[in-house]
Order: sequence, then structure tokens, then C-alpha cells
Amino acid sequence: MSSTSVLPPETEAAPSRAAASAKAGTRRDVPRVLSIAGSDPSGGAGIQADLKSIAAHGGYGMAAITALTVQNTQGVRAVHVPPATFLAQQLDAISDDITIDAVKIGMLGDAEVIAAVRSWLEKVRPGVVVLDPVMAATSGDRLLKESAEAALRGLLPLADLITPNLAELAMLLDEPQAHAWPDALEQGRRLAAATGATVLVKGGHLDGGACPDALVNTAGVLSQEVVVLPGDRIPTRNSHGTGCSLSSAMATVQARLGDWEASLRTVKPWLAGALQASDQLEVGAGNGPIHHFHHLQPSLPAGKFAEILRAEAGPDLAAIFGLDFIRSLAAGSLDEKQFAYYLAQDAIYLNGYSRVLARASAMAPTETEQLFWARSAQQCLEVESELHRSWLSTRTVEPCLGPVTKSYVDHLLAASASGSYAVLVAAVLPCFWLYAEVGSTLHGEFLTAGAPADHPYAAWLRTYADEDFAAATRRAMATADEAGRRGSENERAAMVLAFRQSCRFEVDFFDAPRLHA
Ligand SMILES: Nc1ncnc2c1ncn2[C@@H]1O[C@H](COP(=O)(O)OP(=O)(O)OP(=O)(O)O)[C@@H](O)[C@H]1O
Ligand SMILES: Cc1ncc(COP(=O)(O)O)c(N)n1
Repeated sequence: MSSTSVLPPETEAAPSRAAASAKAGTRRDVPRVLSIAGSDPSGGAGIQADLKSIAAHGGYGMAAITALTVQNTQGVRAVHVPPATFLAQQLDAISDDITIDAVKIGMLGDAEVIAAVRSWLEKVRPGVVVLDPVMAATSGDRLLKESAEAALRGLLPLADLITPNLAELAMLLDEPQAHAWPDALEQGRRLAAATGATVLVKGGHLDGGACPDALVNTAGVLSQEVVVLPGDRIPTRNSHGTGCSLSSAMATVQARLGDWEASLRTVKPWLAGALQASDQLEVGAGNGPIHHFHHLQPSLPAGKFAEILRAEAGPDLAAIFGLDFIRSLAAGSLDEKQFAYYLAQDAIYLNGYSRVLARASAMAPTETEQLFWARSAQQCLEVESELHRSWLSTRTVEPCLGPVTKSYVDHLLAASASGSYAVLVAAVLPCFWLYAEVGSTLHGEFLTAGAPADHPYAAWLRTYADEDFAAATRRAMATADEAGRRGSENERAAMVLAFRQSCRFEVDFFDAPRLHA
């Protein structure tokens, strides 16, 4: 974490329990997340938004209040900052007793509060620190005294992630505000270089229909120096508290995943859904709050989305069973050259598929799902090497990448770059599902025929009766069903499209030996 490198040696005191836990690389399914921020009694921003956002991402939320505001969706009427010593006591009371997996810092109000937070951070050194440098409310009212701006700048190197909007970014650098996205990214780079922290540059205040966000770093914690996540602007006035909600969600998800990119890829679609569903809340006449728990209102019952996918796959499954390759494999009359081509392409495909599943693991919202995809990715590589060791070692076949294999893997890689975990899960599903269906049908036919030992493909057909693979398939289907139920209409439509394209590739994959062997 960045604070390790910027803290002066004398502050490197005995690490707290929290720091020890972070150093050990502990990832928590239910992270304990502390928000240090101001109170918004109307519930849309500040501490109240943070606690909802932390809970929405499965964290255990805690709150130390820096300031009380008198505000609603239309504006801020007054601000009261209690003594900073009292805040310091609250912070100590929490860290004396509780291991803190992540901290989100929001409204700080004045320089005394900043000093109290600073000395607590230096003492406790939590594993994840997200700093949202709140200066003003959406309404324009100030939430940080101008005289405290220098103190806020001094706090930045203690953060792992800083999440300024365009105005805050400019203030922190003492530069004019950027209005074009490339200029904002340049400023993000300068802030990252000056602080050693990763910077989340937010496009919420850009003009136009796009609403991108980007992670910028200099410390090599991202896959690239700048990772941009594009996004469409959702036409709503209800943006009160988006910055608060985003930063506390990032703190929570980061404490679980330990990967800023994966965290943003999880949080950004959630935030878009929360903005999209904000109208349902009907709170206030000004800039209303977002719907933090929109994703907990599945519009489909359990199993329904899987049923929809099953219906979508029907024609492709029928097409597979009608293919010469499948019929002659079942009958034992398949040309050996075609079978060898199929095996070689399968090995190449599995290698690409494994990489895509590893990406699903990186994007998974829970550790359980992360583990499932990681195990599946590993199993692909094991099956690939088994293909080489036993099935391909006795055959002479050109190990070249066939056109269908290439297109199929390219399609999966595109889905993995879509930014949507749900779409990726839908895209990888047919390789589990259709393969399992084909396998169990062929295996059943083989058994019905008395499992003839002289069948030239008897050994291969027997591999189809794998209960572990059937269990993994059920798991992948349940994950897709869950992602579909929780997703928006648009996301479900994108899932169905990605799923159907993969089904089509499954058909083509089984037909490829006839055309290309
Ligand atoms: N209309 C919108 N449609 C989609 N995403 C949006 C919209 N407005 C803001 N966002 C997203 O909300 C997050 C907060 O961005 P913004 O630049 O508005 O920060 P902020 O000003 O700190 O937030 P706040 O509006 O709460 O003060 C970003 O992820 C941004 O992309
Ligand atoms: C206590 C508090 N903290 C932060 C904000 C900023 O949120 P927004 O810019 O969305 O109004 C706020 N309005 N109130």
C-alpha cells in the first residue's frame, strides 16, 4: 500500500491489528469498512450513503461522523463540526477493538478534523484507504473550509485510492478545471505521480452523453498505467451522493478482491443501475438519491433466467445433434482425421478458454465464485495437457489454430473485456452446458447400445460420464441465472446475445472438422 512508502520512519510504529491483517493479504468475504465522513440527514450522501453502499456490497459498515450537515436534496442549510478531539476518540474506540479492513474518507470540514484523521491513519494504517476529497455538495454548497485545502492535500499520500471529481482534481493540483476527458486523465496522472496513490478520475461532470471513469497509477498496481471504463450518461437528476457511494463501494469491494480494476468493474455497473432505478425512490424535489439496493429486487424468480437461456439454446442443441460429426462419432464411423482435428482444436480452445475463465475469476463478486472460476480455469489446462499426453500423442495432426476456434476464443475474449461480469458468465456458459448435454446424450446412446468395446471411439465416449463436470455445469448455470436475475433489462439482453453467439460457436466447433480437417 502506498502509505508504507510515504510515511516517515518514526511513524512506522508497531502495526495495528488492522495493518497486520492487511499485510497478511487477508481478503474478507464480509469486509469491515469504516466510513469517516459527514452526516446527511436526508440519507442520500455522506455517512448515510456510505453505510448503504457498504451494505449493498456485502460489507459490515461502521461510521465515525466528522460533521453534521443540515441538508436535503435541494441544498445544504448549515454545517456543524463537532470538536476534532471527539472524532479522535471515536476513531480510537473503533480501532482499539475492531480490525478495520478498509476505510473510506469523505467530508472532513476543517483542518482540525483533517489533522485528527491524519494522526489516526498514521497510527492504525488500515489495509485499504479510499479518500474522496469532498469539497462541495451537488448543490454547490461548500463542505470543506477553503483554509483546509492545504491540509487535505497533505492527507493524500496516506490514501491508496483518491476519487476526485473534475473540480476536486483541479483544486488538489492547484490547476484550472479540465473540461475534456484527455485533460482530466493528464491531471489524474499528475496527481498519482505527486501522491503515490492510485487516482480514480470520474467523468460525471463532463459534458455530453459519455460518463467514463478511469483508474490512473504510477505504482504498477494496475495492468496498465491508465485503465478507462467507458459508460453512458444516465439521464437523471438523481446524482446526489454518487461520489460518496462510489468511494465507499470501492473500499468495500477492494477489501474483498484486492484488485482496483476488478473493483471498479464491479462497482460501476452497480452504480449505473442505482442511478437508473433512482426514480423509484421518489425522495425530495431536488437532486434525489440513488437506489443503493436496486440489485436486491430481482425482477425474475430463481431459475427463470436459466430457463430463458435453455429455450434460446434449443435450436443450436438440435443443430449439434444433427451434425455429421456427432452422428458418425456416435455410430463409430467418424473419419479418424476429423476426430484428430477435433481433439487438436479442443486443446487449443481449452487454453484460451482457461484464460477467459481466469478473467471471470478476477471479476467475480464473491470469493466463492472467484474460486469456482479459478478452479475451472485450472481444470481446463489439466484437460488440455491430458489431451496432449494421451489422445494427441499417438496421432499426427497439424497443431494450427483453426478459423472456428479462433473466432470462438476471440468472442469470449471480447466478452471478458466487456466490463460486465454477467455478460462474461453468459458467454462462457455454453461450453459447459452444451458440451455436457452432448456428452450425456452420446454417453447414454453408447450405454444403450451395450457399450460395445469394439467401438473405435469407446474410450472417448466413456470420458463423457464425468459427474464433476456435470456438477460444475450446474454451478455455472446457477451463476448465470443469478447474474441474469440481478441484472438490468439491458444487461440481460446483452447476456442473452453473448450466450447465443457462444451457442452458435459450439455448433460450428463440432462442424469444423468436416470443413477444415
Ligand atoms: N448521469 C450519470 N450517468 C452515469 N454515471 C454517472 C452519472 N453521474 C455520475 N455518474 C458516475 O457517478 C460517479 C461519481 O461521479 P462524479 O463525477 O459525479 O463525482 P462527484 O461529483 O464526486 O459525485 P457527486 O455527484 O456525488 O458529488 C462516477 O462513477 C460517474 O461516472
Ligand atoms: C455529508 C455530505 N458529504 C458529502 C456530500 C457530497 O455529496 P454530493 O456531492 O453527492 O451532494 C454531501 N452532500 N454531504
